[in-house]
Parts: sequence; structure tokens; C-alpha cells
Amino acid sequence: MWYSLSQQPINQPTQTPMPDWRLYVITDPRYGHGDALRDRVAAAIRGGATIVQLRDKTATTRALIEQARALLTITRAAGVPLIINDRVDVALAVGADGVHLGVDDMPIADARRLLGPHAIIGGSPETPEDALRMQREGATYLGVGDVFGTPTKPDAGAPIGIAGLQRIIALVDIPVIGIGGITPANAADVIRAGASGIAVVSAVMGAEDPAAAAQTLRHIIDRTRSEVEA
Ligand SMILES: Cc1ncc(COP(=O)(O)OP(=O)(O)O)c(N)n1
Ligand SMILES: Cc1nc(C(=O)O)sc1CCOP(=O)(O)O
Ligand SMILES: [Mg+2]
Repeated sequence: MWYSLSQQPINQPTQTPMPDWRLYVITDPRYGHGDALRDRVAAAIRGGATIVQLRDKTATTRALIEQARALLTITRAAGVPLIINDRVDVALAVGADGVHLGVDDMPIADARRLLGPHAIIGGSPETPEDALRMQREGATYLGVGDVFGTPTKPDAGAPIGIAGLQRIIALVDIPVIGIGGITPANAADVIRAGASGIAVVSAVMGAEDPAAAAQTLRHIIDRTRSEVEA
């Protein structure tokens, strides 16, 4: 059955398998553009990143599209989804796997209508009410933070801690990824709290060796998940 965009039901069950959320790596222009960015993303994937987000709040639309196309060749070859931060138009233009949207970005319901039932759509709630609304509107997952205090996003607000993260995990049925100030020293706490994965910028993209940094985090995540499941 065909739907016009306006008739397409939101929150339609998707046949697409759920991504592997364990290690979600987010780019930052501070750590390179062009080939340097591509090399860092490729290294992060070699080390064990399971999902990648292109996040660049300063690039022109044209530059963002170029970066997205360049990253897609790497992520597709590795079978890792590429998510575009903020920009539904860029995700559509390049055929990315999804978008990530905060409370000031396009509403999730509109993005779901535009991108269709199989797109990965992440939401960043600021309150429990936001979390429930985003889930209702068709978010695939939530990125919840700032958990520990981030050096990367100055407007992230006060840290919510593990207790704040757990509150959202208990409230929704969709996967929750912890974000904000996550390092090898605290990643296990996020997984023990029930998060499906961790999202990091500086701990991998800002590392001298992104492959080694991703590998260290993956070991911690996988070990902690085994402990929790035992
Ligand atoms: C995985 C993930 N979680 C949270 C965010 C933050 O999104 P948002 O609140 O829209 O802030 P900006 O990233 O746009 O500054 C994210 N990007 N990814
Ligand atoms: C993109 C982003 N969103 C956040 C939120 O709290 O919603 S914190 C953040 C940046 C995370 O970077 P780092 O791993 O360097 O702390
Ligand atoms: Mg945003």
C-alpha cells in the first residue's frame, strides 16, 4: 500500500533490524575535516564503533553534504549506520541511515513522516515529558544526557548523573544511549544503569589513537554487559 507523505502513519512498526547501539561515536569539527575526519571515523569503526553520527554545527550545507557522502562510503562498507545530527534535509539528500533531533530541532513526528518508517531517528529529551512525547512520535532511540558533564557541548545544561539517566530508562520502552562526559572510567556505570549503549565525542574522536580508544570502550561495554546478563 502506498501512502502520501501526509497520510503516512507515524510510529509504524518497522521491519528493519535494530542497530547495534553499544558504541555510538559522534564527530566534531575540532578533531578534523576531510581526509583527517574520514581517517578518524575509519579508525573508530576498526576499534569497535557500532554507529556513527556526523555532528558539525558550523559547516555550510554544501560542506556537510560532502562530509556526509565521504563518511557514508566508510560506514556502508563497514555495515555501520550513519546518523546526521540536526539536518533531515542532509540525511535525505545523501541517503543516510537516520537523524538525531533535539527539542529545538525538527519535531520527531515530522521527521518520521519525511524519512519513512525504516529511518533511524534519535531524540534528545530535556525532560521526562519530552522523552515520552518523542517515543510516541516515532523515535527509534533516545540520547540522554548530559550524564557526567561534557567538555564538548557548552549548552548541554547541568549533568543529570546516573540517577537522571535511570529515570528516563525506566520511563520509555525504546533504547536509551547515555551521553556526556563518558570515558573509560565511567562507561561501565552507564551500561549497569540499563543503557543500550554509550555515545562519545572526545573519548574517541579526540583521542590520539581513535581505534585504540574505541577498542578500550568496547571491551568495557562488552564485559559489563556480560556481567549484567550473568
Ligand atoms: C546520541 C546523541 N544524543 C544527544 C545529542 C544532542 O542533541 P541536541 O540536544 O539536539 O544537541 P546538538 O547535538 O544538536 O547540539 C546528540 N547529538 N546525539
Ligand atoms: C552532543 C552532545 N549531546 C549531549 C547531551 O547531553 O545531550 S552531550 C554531547 C557531547 C558529548 O561529548 P563528550 O563525549 O566529549 O562529552
Ligand atoms: Mg540538535
